[in-house]
Amino acid sequence: MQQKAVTDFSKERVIEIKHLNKSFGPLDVLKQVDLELYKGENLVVLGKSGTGKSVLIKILVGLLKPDSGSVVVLGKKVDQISYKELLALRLKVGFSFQNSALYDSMTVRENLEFPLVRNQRSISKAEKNKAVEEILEAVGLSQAINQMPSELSGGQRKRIGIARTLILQPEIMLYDEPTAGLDPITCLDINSLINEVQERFHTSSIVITHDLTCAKAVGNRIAMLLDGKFACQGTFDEVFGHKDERVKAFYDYNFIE
Ligand SMILES: Nc1ncnc2c1ncn2[C@@H]1O[C@H](COP(=O)(O)OP(=O)(O)OP(=O)(O)O)[C@@H](O)[C@H]1O
Repeated sequence: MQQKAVTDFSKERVIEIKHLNKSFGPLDVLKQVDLELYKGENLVVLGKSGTGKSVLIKILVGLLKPDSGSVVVLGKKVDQISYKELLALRLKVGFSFQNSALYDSMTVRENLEFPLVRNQRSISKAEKNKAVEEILEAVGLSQAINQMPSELSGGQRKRIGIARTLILQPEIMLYDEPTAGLDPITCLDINSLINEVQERFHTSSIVITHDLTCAKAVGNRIAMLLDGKFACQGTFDEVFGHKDERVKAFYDYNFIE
């Protein structure tokens, strides 16, 4: 299986986290976390269950407040902006949920129209049709336009979920466990889609996963969260060539080629 090419991205930071701390009562989840996302890259965040990956994502989109530290997304300090500014920022940061979060009672077309109508009230029918058709073509599911989510496979639902996030043309994509619950062949398909989205839409992405095959295929850079900190960051080979025993153990436990 091929490792993602290492590309020299512009050093423009679309996300910059410095000395971030977050605790819940006595539980210190994130401890002095530093992390950057560069424009155009796919950054994979790895970590065992319960290490704080979701907490980190929630802080990035302003759903949780950091206890201390600085979190800057697209030039805005997320914990210091007004609610109106936060809503505007969230439109630029697409979040693709683990369970695809499709509305079961709506067709694929209606599912895709929903974020458009909610966020762009004056959008015309022709503009809606064009956006839906374009995004379905981008995820390779033009034929599914009138189907119900229940008629789609898990991989197809995942694609529509990603399309629903992409339709608002976000600058940053956050993928939460994009390959969870899928068979190995469909996982490869989703990995390819994540790479296609990066190339076609020039998005910068954070991919949260336990799946090392996915990490290797899509990550220009990998960051491994261990005991509340990023223990190591780098290419797949750099991270897994690391001497830290905890990193080796994660690899041995999770990697299936
Ligand atoms: N709102 C909250 N209140 C209290 N504790 C919380 C809250 N949110 C998360 N936690 C705790 O923070 C820790 C990290 O949770 P988080 O959901 O970020 O883990 P994760 O790395 O995303 O795990 P998984 O891979 O299983 O999704 C857990 O111990 C969790 O119980």
